[in-house]
Amino acid sequence: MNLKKEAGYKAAEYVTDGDVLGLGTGSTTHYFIEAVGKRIADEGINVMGIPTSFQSLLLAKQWNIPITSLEEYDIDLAVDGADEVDKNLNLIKGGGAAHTKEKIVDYAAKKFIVIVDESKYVEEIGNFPVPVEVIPDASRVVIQTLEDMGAKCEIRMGERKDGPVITDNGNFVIDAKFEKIESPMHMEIDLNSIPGVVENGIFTQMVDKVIIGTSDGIKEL
Ligand SMILES: O=C(CO)[C@H](O)[C@H](O)COP(=O)(O)O
Repeated sequence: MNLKKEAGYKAAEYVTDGDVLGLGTGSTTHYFIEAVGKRIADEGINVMGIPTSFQSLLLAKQWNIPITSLEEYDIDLAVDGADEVDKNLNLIKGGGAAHTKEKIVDYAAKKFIVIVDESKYVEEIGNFPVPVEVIPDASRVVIQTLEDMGAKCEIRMGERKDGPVITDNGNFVIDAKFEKIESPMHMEIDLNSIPGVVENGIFTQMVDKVIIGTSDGIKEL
């Protein structure tokens, strides 16, 4: 059973005719976009998408989902993946380096649904390093500050590119592993107050629903 696909297709059932959709990024959201594309083709629903990355833009085009922007429309429903979700619905996102645009779009949405497979559901977030998007010139001093806060840091490197990963916004990503995140809400605020940080991958107080694909079927929180 493909648990990411189960979660993505379930989320597409919450899409209604006329919705403006926030389109998240990653391999789980891939299935949501595919399922929305199929509903457009099969049922003729009329929706538009606001992508959170170049990847989701290309995918939406592939599935004939009309593209718009936050300049033009408010978002009815955003659907996005996550690297970790905890029982209080705190998230870590940014495994695909798209968390800045994701946070803008997901936060702006009237309703935000997170889709994950069961491997992402944890007691408390923090095992996955927190992705911190940073202006390249600030990376050394931001790393110093993060290390003073107790994190072990690495600038994320490209897999098929020499040197750092460059985000869709032209920045670097620092992966910051803390021993423990006592208060996700305060950590989210503290990280964003470091000069040079564009956005971090902790998402708190935003989620309306989590759809989890499990080997026993879909669970919703
Ligand atoms: O935050 C993200 C991209 O920046 C993704 O939503 C997150 O990494 C989950 O990805 P996947 O669905 O491929 O496991």
